[in-house]
Amino acid sequence: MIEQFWTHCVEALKKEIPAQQIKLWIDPLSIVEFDEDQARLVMAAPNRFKLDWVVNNYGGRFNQMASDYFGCDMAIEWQVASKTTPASPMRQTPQPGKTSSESVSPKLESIRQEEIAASVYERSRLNKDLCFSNFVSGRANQLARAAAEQVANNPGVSYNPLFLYGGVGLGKTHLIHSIGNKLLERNPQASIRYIHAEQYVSDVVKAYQKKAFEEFKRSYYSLDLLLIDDIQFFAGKSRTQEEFFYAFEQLIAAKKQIIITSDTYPKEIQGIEDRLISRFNSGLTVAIEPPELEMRVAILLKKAEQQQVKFGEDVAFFVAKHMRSNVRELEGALRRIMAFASFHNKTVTMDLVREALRDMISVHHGQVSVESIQKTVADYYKIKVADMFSKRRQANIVLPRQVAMYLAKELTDKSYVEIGELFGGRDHTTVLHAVNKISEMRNQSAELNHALHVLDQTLKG
Ligand SMILES: Nc1ncnc2c1ncn2[C@@H]1O[C@H](COP(=O)(O)OP(=O)(O)OP(=O)(O)O)[C@@H](O)[C@H]1O
Repeated sequence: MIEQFWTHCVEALKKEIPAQQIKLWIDPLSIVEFDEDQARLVMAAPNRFKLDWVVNNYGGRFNQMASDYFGCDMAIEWQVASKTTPASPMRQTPQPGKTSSESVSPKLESIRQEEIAASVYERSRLNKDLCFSNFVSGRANQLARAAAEQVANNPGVSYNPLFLYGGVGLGKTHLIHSIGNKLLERNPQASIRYIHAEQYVSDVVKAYQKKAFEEFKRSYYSLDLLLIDDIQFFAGKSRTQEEFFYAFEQLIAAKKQIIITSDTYPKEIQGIEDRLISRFNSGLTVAIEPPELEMRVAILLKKAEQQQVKFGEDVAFFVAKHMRSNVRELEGALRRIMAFASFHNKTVTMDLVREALRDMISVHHGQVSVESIQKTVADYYKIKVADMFSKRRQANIVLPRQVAMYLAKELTDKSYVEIGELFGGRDHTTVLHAVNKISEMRNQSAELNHALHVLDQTLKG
């Protein structure tokens, strides 16, 4: 009966919603419990996001379909649970005369398996929503992604450790969760842990206070994959670094995979022991750069599609042109546009976007940020953005860095001291020297003058 009811619902909804939405929202649903006597039905969606969406948009419709079908008012309860087959409920209320083990034991087994899988997930601290399938690739991250996929397929074999670095909000955390999720999908028994470096520091402190280092060590030494995010937070924490050093040695020797992220490349991280830095460098080190325009557009379109928002390419280009620094900023702009559209009950048009992002755009327009100067100049000279903060002194890096400092002084109202800070904590005299040097060179070199002109135009949009 419940199978027919489910088929009836899907058929009815197919007449009301496009096939793509059926696939996205309705197919993943399942009926986990059906109690005809109590007129009660328990339905499940695979995650909280889908559950909220379905309940908000189709909760009433399901109530109506159930009441019509069963000829009485049915109470539908919703919960988050992974899908079995929609047509066969995981739990059916036992009929009188049957023992519960007779009617449900294979189902119970499957529930138990799912509970085990859920607890493995919980222990791994992975976020299921951060996976390769929703990670947009482009020139800025394609090497990092390729390395990440390689490691997810052959952990402990190819690049160990894998060290990913790049500025804020560029997708490092997303990528390493994707590796963990992929590995867990291929091997549900794998012992995986994602940890932010700050949390690791605080776990070391706790282990120290409770004199529980043995347990702490055991919990790390037994991992198959350790994902440690934002390692720059280890700076100056010598006890943490010592513990991590032992864990690192142990895991690498046992061919277990380690993946590390940081805001800069190993040699540039301040306050970390040399023996750790050299180990960070012993596998593969890859940068994630800020996304270029086309990639920012692709990211916006993908995120809009995920949220079921109609978003034209012209609008996406407009937003991407104004939000240059990182993906988190793009997501913020998209959230704002969606909130604005839903609040005013309007569709997303160019005018609406201009209105929604008015403050953000005027800030970006009126005054270019130092971050976007660094990115634009690095792109122009084809060097890494990280070199804007590095101490490297090769001529092909020094000139672009000085150009960026010069433009920062020209196009923002930041002081020499502030600009020095934003270029990897340099002294204000270094900035002053760069500004003077570039203004002099500009008068003599037509090529440099042209470059500055192009950069100026690009930055002012
Ligand atoms: N290429 C991408 N495709 C889709 N989403 C992305 C991409 N890059 C980043 N994001 C999204 O942007 C947001 C910020 O990314 P993430 O947290 O991974 O950045 P991060 O580099 O770890 O930054 P931080 O150094 O601040 O921790 C996340 O919501 C992430 O899902």
